[in-house]
Amino acid sequence: MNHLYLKGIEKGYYHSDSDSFELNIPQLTIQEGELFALLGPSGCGKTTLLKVVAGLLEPDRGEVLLGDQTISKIPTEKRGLGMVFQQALLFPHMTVEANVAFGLKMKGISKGVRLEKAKSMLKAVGLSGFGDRFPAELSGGQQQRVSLARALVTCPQVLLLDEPFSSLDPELREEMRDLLKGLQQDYKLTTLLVTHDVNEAFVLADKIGIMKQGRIMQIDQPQILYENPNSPEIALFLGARNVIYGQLSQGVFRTGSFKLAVPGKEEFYQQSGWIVLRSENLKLCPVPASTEFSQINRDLILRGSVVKSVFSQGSYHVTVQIESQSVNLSFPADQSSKPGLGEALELTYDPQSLVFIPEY
Ligand SMILES: Nc1ncnc2c1ncn2[C@@H]1O[C@H](COP(=O)(O)OP(=O)(O)OP(=O)(O)O)[C@@H](O)[C@H]1O
Repeated sequence: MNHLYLKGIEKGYYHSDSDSFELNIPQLTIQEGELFALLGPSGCGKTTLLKVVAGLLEPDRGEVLLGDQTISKIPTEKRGLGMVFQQALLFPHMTVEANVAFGLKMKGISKGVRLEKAKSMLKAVGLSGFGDRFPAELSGGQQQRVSLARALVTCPQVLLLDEPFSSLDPELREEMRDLLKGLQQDYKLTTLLVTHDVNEAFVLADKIGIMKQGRIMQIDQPQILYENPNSPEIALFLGARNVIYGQLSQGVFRTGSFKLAVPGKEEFYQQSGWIVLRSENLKLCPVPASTEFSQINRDLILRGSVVKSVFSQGSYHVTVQIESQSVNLSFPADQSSKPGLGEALELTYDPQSLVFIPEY
């Protein structure tokens, strides 16, 4: 069993200007073969936690276990880890092949075997024929492939990735994500990825932990997390654009003069909280819904006027003022002409897609 288990990890940085930071992870399990993404904004403590796992930083308290064995006192190079960082950090004076084979050399593996393994790993990352080059003769994306090959060639028990593709351009980033996901699944590698990129976490991870100010706020599979954020901050961080505070009572959500039917949530009585109305779940009613689209439940129609209308990447992004509340939605530009400022719109939504986060 090679699951990674963190128990009672605490690490503090205390500054005289009172801008201190405390990492506090009571427990965290990353299952064998799972890709776990720690996702959070800059400064929330992702790298600090990764360094603790790597043995690059000693925690004030707590233990890191691999399977049933504590590895807290084992030095980094003996922990059986593969690591890939934002920068490739290759040895500039060594060839690509020698860079990849370096970890095997440290393990005392014979030259013939290590060169053979390095060649085959370079092939796995799509760099056959590049072994004799030096790092400076490679593009940034190719250098990151080499660092991935170098991390994998020693058959690590755990792979640690710190924003590995953030310095690459978007197209290359996608290519590298596919490569990583394929290799991680082929080798069934227990993997901890830290990233601030929501899309990256959702594309790659089996499970995501959302971090804020040194703590993990929610852990779930990507879709469950997206559909059930447990706080308004998480809903906003994951891209929801309408997170509205108000009161839910007997199936109706109210804030100011804005009213929203929330069928199926009649159990709440005068409960304060946040409704998450995702912009992609709001739709335009094609013609006055009240007349021609009587099949649409009239309770699910919202009427308002356009206060902002922008075209970007094939879609219109529109803000509609509905009573006291402004609401954002996006829809493909080929569905309608661009809504003009002041134009009256009728919108509808799928009540199943609404999320209510009670305030306790
Ligand atoms: N060696 C250090 N000494 C003092 N404070 C530190 C040290 N390293 C990190 N910090 C502080 O700890 C907090 C967490 O830093 P960390 O690098 O873990 O965050 P992060 O989530 O990885 O951020 P980013 O995404 O920007 O890399 C920050 O407030 C940072 O300023």
